[in-house]
Formats: sequence, structure tokens, C-alpha cells
Amino acid sequence: MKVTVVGAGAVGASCAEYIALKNFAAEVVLIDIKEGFAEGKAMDLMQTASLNGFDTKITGVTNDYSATAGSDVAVITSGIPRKPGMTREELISTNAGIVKSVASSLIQASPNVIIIVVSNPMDTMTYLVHQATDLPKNRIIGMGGALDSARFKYRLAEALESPISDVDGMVIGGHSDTGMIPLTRLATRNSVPVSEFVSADRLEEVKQETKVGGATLTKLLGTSAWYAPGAAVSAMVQAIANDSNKMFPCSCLLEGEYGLSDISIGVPALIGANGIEQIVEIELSEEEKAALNASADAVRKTNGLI
Ligand SMILES: NC(=O)C1=CN([C@@H]2O[C@H](COP(=O)(O)OP(=O)(O)OC[C@H]3O[C@@H](n4cnc5c(N)ncnc54)[C@H](O)[C@@H]3O)[C@@H](O)[C@H]2O)C=CC1
Ligand SMILES: O=C([O-])CC(=O)C(=O)O
Repeated sequence: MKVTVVGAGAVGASCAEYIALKNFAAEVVLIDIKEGFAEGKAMDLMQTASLNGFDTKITGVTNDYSATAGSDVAVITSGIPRKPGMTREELISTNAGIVKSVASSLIQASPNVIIIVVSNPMDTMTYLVHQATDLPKNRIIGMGGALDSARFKYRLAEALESPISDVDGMVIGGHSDTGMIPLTRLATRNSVPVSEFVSADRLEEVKQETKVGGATLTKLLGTSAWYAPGAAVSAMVQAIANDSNKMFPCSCLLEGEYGLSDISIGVPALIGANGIEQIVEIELSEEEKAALNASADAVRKTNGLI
């Protein structure tokens, strides 16, 4: 498999590193607009190969899409990250133009590519790629829910005082500070509902901590996070590479699923060789349905700005 990662910054480089560490891709091309930057990141990462024991070939190029030709998967991380105090939505005016032109260059070089959109505001950027290109809808996936669910599990394990591997949980809805919907009702510790272990008040705290997970890290780091975002993207790329039909909540173009249309938003989907193999419609409670509708309204408002 050949993977292109656009943007060799914090998230792009982390994503390339995790893909290489998992050793499932033959080649990763890092591409950035900043002269020499992707080349430098690629060289630095390749100098970890003998230490970390991977054979993936990582190369870097400055804005030369011919080097990306024949990519099976492309990850778009190009654009600016937020600073403390900002929302993801505030990035739209800079990032929309970047994502639109990058998607078109990627498809020109690799007409059958599967695109994973990471740049924020992610649900709107994913919708923009659907609007601006002719790629079939299963080949455009937004990454948000995989990361938000990993953060949810981290917070759940903290509340339950359990190993993270004991807990399971999923976050659907828009990838925003207010739009995420951590599904506490369905979260479990080894198949036992988490409500058996912690109070409703503590679960509400977990929910709030999860929703502002990105903002919390942005405040601590001065810019947004990269390790968990890179790991989340690499897990999705691996599911495509292995055709594993693995379920991730991710931003999918909806055409009636969950009662929503003409919007990309986080819902559970099976990810395999064709990208989105199937959108999984689960039964939501009335409260969860209302939260998803409110989240969709907010995403539509941001979509109106493109
Ligand atoms: N969906 C999600 O869950 C997450 C999304 N993000 C988003 O990912 C994006 C990247 O974040 P970071 O890597 O931290 O930022 P960064 O600033 O470290 O890296 C971005 C890179 O994009 C490059 N770039 C800008 N315009 C370009 C173009 N036209 N072509 C190629 N490269 C270009 C820049 O030169 C820079 O190296 C941000 O929009 C951030 O909000 C970050 C974390 C999680
Ligand atoms: O918080 C941000 O701006 C970056 C992001 O989407 C995340 O880490 O969830």
C-alpha cells in the first residue's frame, strides 16, 4: 500500500510515524508546502527505521504531487491548528481553501484514492471534499470519532480506576467542543455497563471531559494535540490496508441515515478496502437523537461558511 500524508507538521508526522511503526504500508509520502520540511521529517523518521524495526519507505517532497501518484490512501492534515481559547470552527477561512486545492491535486495524481480528512473544522472540511470532488462517497472519510472515542475510553478508565483495555465506548456527532456525543449509555467494562461502577454524576463529568478533550490539550500544549490524532488516523489506514471491516465512528456523508442528509458527521461505520464499507445505524435514545440533531444543526451552520 502507498499512503500520502499531506502536511508534515505535528499530526502528519505523527501519523506517518505510527503507520511506519505498524509496518503494514510499503510506502508513505509526506508532502508539505514549506520548502524542505517534509524532506527533513521523512529523513528523520527513516533514521528511526533500523532502531524501530520497520521497512516502510518514507519520502518527503515539497508540493510535488507527481510523487504521490498511485496512492491508495491520502490523509489531509494541511492547514493551521487552533491556539488556546479558539474553537476549531474559527480555522475555517484559512483551512477551507487549503483543503479544497489539496484534494483536487491528490485526485489528479491518484484518481482512485481514499481520502481521510483531518484538518479542522473536520466535519465541514470532509463535506467540502465531497462537494468539490467527484470521488464516490465511500472514499471520503473524516477522522474525529476514532480520536474522540480513544479520549472517552481514557476518561472512562480514569473514572472506573480500571485499565483502559477493560473499557469500551464510542463518541458520535460533530468533532467539536459542544457537538460530540459520548455514548455513556452504551459504554462498558468487559461487557458490564459502566453505570454499574460509577455514579451518573461522575459519568456526566466523563462526558464533559471527553467533549473538551482537544481544547484541554490545546491549553496545555499551546497548539493542538498530535500523538493520539496520529494514532487514530493510522488505525483507520491500517483497517483499509487489511480490509478489516473494523468499526470506527467517523465523519460520513449521510443520505437519510439517522434521519440526516447532505451532511458529513460522525456515525459508526465499517472501514475496509473500499473505505466506508457500511454506515452502521444503531438505535439511539430520544436524548441521544436530540443531541445528534443539535450537533448536525451546528455542523450545517459551519458548512454555510464555505
Ligand atoms: N480531526 C482531528 O481529530 C484533528 C484535527 N487536527 C487538525 O489538523 C490540522 C493540522 O494540525 P497540526 O499538524 O498540529 O498543524 P501543523 O501546523 O503542525 O502542521 C500543518 C502543516 O500543514 C502544512 N501546510 C499548510 N498549507 C499546506 C498546503 N497547501 N499543502 C501542504 N501542506 C500545507 C504546513 O506547512 C504545516 O507543516 C489542523 O487543522 C488541526 O486543527 C489536529 C488534531 C486532531
Ligand atoms: O483540538 C483541536 O483543535 C485538534 C483536534 O481536533 C483534536 O485534538 O481533537
